[in-house]
Amino acid sequence: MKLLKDILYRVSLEAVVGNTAVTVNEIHFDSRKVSFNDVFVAIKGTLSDGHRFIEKAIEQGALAVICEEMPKNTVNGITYVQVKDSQQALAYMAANFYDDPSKNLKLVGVTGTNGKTTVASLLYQLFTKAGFKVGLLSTVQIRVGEETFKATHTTPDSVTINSYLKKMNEAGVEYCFMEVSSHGIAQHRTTGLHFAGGIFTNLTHEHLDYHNTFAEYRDVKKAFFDQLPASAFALTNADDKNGKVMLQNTKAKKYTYALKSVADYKAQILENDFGGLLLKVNDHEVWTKLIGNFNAYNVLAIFAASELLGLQTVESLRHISELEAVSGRFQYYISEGKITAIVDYAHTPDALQNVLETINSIRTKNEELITVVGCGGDRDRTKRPKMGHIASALSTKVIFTSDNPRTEDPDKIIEEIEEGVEPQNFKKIMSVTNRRQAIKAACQMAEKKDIILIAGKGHETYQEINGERKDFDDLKIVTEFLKELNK
Ligand SMILES: CC(=O)N[C@H]1[C@@H](OP(=O)(O)OP(=O)(O)OC[C@H]2O[C@@H](n3ccc(=O)[nH]c3=O)[C@H](O)[C@@H]2O)O[C@H](CO)[C@@H](O)[C@@H]1O[C@H](C)C(=O)N[C@@H](C)C(=O)N[C@H](CCC(=O)O)C(=O)O
Ligand SMILES: Nc1ncnc2c1ncn2[C@@H]1O[C@H](COP(=O)(O)OP(=O)(O)OP(=O)(O)O)[C@@H](O)[C@H]1O
Ligand SMILES: N[C@H](CCC[C@H](N)C(=O)O)C(=O)O
Ligand SMILES: [Mg+2]
Repeated sequence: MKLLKDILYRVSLEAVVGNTAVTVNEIHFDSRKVSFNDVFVAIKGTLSDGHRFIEKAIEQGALAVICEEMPKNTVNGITYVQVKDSQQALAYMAANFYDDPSKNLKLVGVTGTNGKTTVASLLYQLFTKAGFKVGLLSTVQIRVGEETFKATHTTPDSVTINSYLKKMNEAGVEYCFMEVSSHGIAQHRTTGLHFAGGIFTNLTHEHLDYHNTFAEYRDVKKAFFDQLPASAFALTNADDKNGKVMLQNTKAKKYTYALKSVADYKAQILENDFGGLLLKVNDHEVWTKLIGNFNAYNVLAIFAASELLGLQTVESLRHISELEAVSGRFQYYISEGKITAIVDYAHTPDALQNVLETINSIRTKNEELITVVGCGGDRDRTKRPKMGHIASALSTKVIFTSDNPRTEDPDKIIEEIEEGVEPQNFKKIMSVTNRRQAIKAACQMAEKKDIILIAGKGHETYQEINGERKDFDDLKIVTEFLKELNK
């Protein structure tokens, strides 16, 4: 419980009606969750407008309302605070409500199109191995030390973030690594947090449904670095065309990492196969179980970040060689009959291309590469033909199927994917709408030493069709079929 006026610290107020010296219980931005003595923050969203639910929130017991537009009729005894931006206000209020928890630990944000979960999770593992109590906010899971919580978003809303950071404070967590998504930045979910560092992975095609243009998407990511304080570090991938742009206006101390360009942290790939990667990192050789060229970037980023956070080089390298792959990122199962099934969260054109190129660089010519892939519904449609093109050009056989269709017609999504397939690749493709059946078909086609890639859903343990989530686990399903078929 806190005084409303204390929670409003750092929020720029446009108008106030009523008393701000009232004690509030909790902060909510969803009227359905409001109860007695809470404060309701009305947000203009993408689907509806929270201002429509102000009366409802008051009926449920809200004693204060934060809004961008004052309602025509105000209720006596209720406090109304008008602000310019409700999402921004919510973020500051959440931080104040939980006693500014990001100040009490070293918070590092990871942003970019691909690699956020991998980098954040590996840093969590690395710092845990180094003996620290660590927190993690990621797509796959939330962690407070050893305790695990379910994640609903890549970057949760600001109230959720601050509530977990508070838990981390209480548990004595010293470092927290979090993914910072473009939706998160655009919706002020990370506003008001005190970052000790920011890491940029890469920028390619994704979420252009939400951000309209690539430039807008890039600028949203850049805003994260623009807001870092001078005390923080800003670490960027110098091989990415937008790597330097990201740090153009940051006040933070700038550092670069790269495989190809001149950089503060350099790596070279010495060996790359299904066993892992042998890297030369700033003149030290290090072996890692992680597979694929793109993971060389991830490993280099975590090495650089660990140095910038004060770990000793030798210690970091020792721990790096013990790190385990992140769930759903190039996870694989080799059957009795020597068929390799790989499950990977590649759900963007760039990620799919990287994974397929990695497999092709390791695969020998007479082994088939059978790819099972789809695209999510209610998400960026323009990536569909691109992924269709990439999958069919870089695999020997492709089964297009459903990802999470959400509210869309799965067959229409598949048609849009197929539009990207070039005529010379038509003979490689087929479509099986039901994902389970598609995986089964791939298992039936595969023979000894062939490789099956199941892309797009990685760690997800559900499939969402028409708003309903049913249990679904790519790795479990492919493993079961291969066993059942005695392959
Ligand atoms: C498109 C999008 O990002 N939407 C997020 C947004 O909701 P919204 O703006 O659409 O909300 P809305 O439904 O329009 O409602 C507006 C307001 O009215 C309120 N409301 C609504 C109904 C009601 O009865 N009463 C009420 O008060 C809502 O609580 C909300 O505050 O704000 C919500 C609270 O933070 C998020 O949960 C929600 O995420 C949705 C579920 C989602 O699917 N988001 C995905 C796209 C996302 O955020 N993904 C990124 C990862 C992207 C990546 O791959 O990098 C992530 O960080 O997870
Ligand atoms: N550094 C990288 N560069 C390019 N592709 C990568 C990189 N790291 C991982 N990938 C690919 O992208 C997929 C997603 O990786 P990861 O989950 O780490 O990314 P993410 O940024 O967290 O994604 P999301 O936005 O969905 O949370 C992986 O399964 C892999 O195929
Ligand atoms: N964070 C991404 C994940 C996409 C994963 C894919 N399986 C899908 O459902 O589209 C998103 O919400 O767009
Ligand atoms: Mg992620």
